[in-house]
Amino acid sequence: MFDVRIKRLPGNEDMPLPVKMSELASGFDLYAAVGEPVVLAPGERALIPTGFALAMPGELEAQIRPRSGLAFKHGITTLNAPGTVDADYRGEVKVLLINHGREPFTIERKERIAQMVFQRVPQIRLVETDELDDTVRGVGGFGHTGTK
Ligand SMILES: O=c1ccn([C@H]2C[C@H](O)[C@@H](COP(=O)(O)OP(=O)(O)OP(=O)(O)O)O2)c(=O)[nH]1
Repeated sequence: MFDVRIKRLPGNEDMPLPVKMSELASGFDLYAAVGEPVVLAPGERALIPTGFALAMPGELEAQIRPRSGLAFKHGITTLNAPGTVDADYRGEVKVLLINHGREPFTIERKERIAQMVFQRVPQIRLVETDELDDTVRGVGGFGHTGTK
């Protein structure tokens, strides 16, 4: 179990915090902290504030993912899916939504617009070398397995 600190940003004291809709849900649903409703025309995108900032342990990241229901019913999804919130980011978490549907879609304050899934990120050091290990995969280039 990790503790992730969350801070409501000024003007968002009324906003619900991200919430797991069931005990074992992977993601915390995120609420739109828009001042006024935002209308997304078909094909349009908008950066939607959530009204909070995070401080998570260095081995974590948060991924901002679409909600399946919004995607299926309205064509609303996250353009940069999954969005990446780095462990050292202290700014407001935002959600980049795009309307792939055929109808305008209105985002109201406190509407659930996306979900946030925390993941462990292994610490990796890239080590440059002239030789890699022998392998039968990938020698044919991108997309090749080396087998038929
Ligand atoms: O859906 C998202 C994606 C990113 N971010 C914030 C947190 C993240 O740590 C920061 C930078 O995101 P990213 O690294 O994806 O963007 P970049 O365009 O590569 O920015 P940078 O120049 O900071 O690397 O923006 C969000 O709030 N929501």
